Amino acid sequence: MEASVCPIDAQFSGQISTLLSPPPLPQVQEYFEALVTERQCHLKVKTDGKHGKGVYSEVDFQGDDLVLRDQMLVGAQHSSNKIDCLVCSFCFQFIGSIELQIGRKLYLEELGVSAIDECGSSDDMGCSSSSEKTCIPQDSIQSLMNGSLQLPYSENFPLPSVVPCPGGCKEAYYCSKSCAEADWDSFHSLLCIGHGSSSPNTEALSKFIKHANETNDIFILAAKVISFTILRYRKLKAAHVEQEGKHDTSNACDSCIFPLLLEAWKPVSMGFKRRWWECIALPEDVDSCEEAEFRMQIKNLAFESLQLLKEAIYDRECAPLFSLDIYGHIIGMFELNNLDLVVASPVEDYFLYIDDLPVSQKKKAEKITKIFLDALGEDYSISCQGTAFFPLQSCMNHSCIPNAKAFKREEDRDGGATIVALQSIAKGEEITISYIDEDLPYEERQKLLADYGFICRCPKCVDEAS
Ligand SMILES: C[S@@+](CC[C@H](N)C(=O)[O-])C[C@H]1O[C@@H](n2cnc3c(N)ncnc32)[C@H](O)[C@@H]1O
Repeated sequence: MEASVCPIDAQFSGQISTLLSPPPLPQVQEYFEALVTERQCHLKVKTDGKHGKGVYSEVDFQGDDLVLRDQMLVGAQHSSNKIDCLVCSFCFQFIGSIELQIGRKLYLEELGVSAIDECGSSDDMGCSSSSEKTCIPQDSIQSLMNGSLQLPYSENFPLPSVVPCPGGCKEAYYCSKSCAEADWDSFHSLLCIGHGSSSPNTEALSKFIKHANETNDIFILAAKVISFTILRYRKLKAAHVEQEGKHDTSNACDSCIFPLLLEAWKPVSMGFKRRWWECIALPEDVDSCEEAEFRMQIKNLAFESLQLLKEAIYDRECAPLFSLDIYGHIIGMFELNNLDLVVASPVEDYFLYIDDLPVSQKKKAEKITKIFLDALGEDYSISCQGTAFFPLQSCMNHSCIPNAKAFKREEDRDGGATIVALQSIAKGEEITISYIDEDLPYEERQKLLADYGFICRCPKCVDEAS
């Protein structure tokens, strides 16, 4: 198979290599100092550790102390998870109501079943006889979704009302107007397929999204990074033109364009490491003698996706962002940092609450709720799941005897990352987390860590290796 050749890589090779060069250390230091101040945490990012960047404590922490609440730079819910829960497309908290969450999931599942089961094994209520789950009449599902059926005690689990996308795409929903605006300004205005989109070609955008959903939804994250950079560039340019006293914001001098693009790209430049097709772990079913072919296929897939994205949101002044080299580095950033986005489902809390009620109340409530719980089956409480890039958490190095861990507390109901201390951590000590299940045997740990491109030599590994 031929390797893809991207004309933009050749045309803008100088600018691309500047964008991909590690930022100067003082700039890195300044960026992370500003971030630490914004997050109001007592941490310091050092750039000279034995594993590159690392996060260090600036105070003494006790076990269970909150070390960091990190906000994501960019994140997305997995496409397949969108059936299971309706969350804010910006902060990822659950929205609507317990009834809407349950009704929507049953409705979408039913649609899926009907689509697969077109050849007629449905009963009178439109339910597939092959489904093992309890079927619910369509009108009950509709009543849940339109709010005319209120489940007992659901008022104890209020969720924010659903705010639709201002661009009218019916794909993105929010918990508030401020989240809708923030998403629009930072990412979505260019990636919206609604009538209000700023994308010059929403048809191409739909094709890009379809391709990502069918191949790898990591491309959606990469598109968000590119959109974020273009929109940041446009804001920086407008501010620059205004500062220069010009009135037409479309007129920045040519020599200003690239420095402004470099500035817009800065938050991303702090995170990327290697190209996706070079760092992706070889799947178990691919033989090592087929490795080169596999990596080339991955590169070609990325090129295919990039061409669709380019057709949809290309901006001449930001042309280097549409190079395959840049695209590969952006995707590699998610591959190597591999930070999960998880938000627990309030539907789980709701059913647990019903289960814990005094017997008589429970019996009464279950007369209404049981049918829905049975229909949802084992998947009744699937959390919101996705991938995100957290700028500070992604500077934390791994240890198999970590002193901190990612842990969502009761109050952490959005997509932010929470790191808590597992033990006392003295001022000046490095904060480490485990990227894997640290209780696995040595060989298995090393195998999983190889996906992150390193061999762990923490005291536990050194001890177990000898
Ligand atoms: C999430 S980043 C952590 C921050 C990273 N040190 C940096 O400079 O950006 C993960 C990468 O850090 C390095 N790393 C993290 N923990 C390590 C360890 N215990 N030993 C060696 N390298 C490690 C590996 O290169 C890994 O792919």
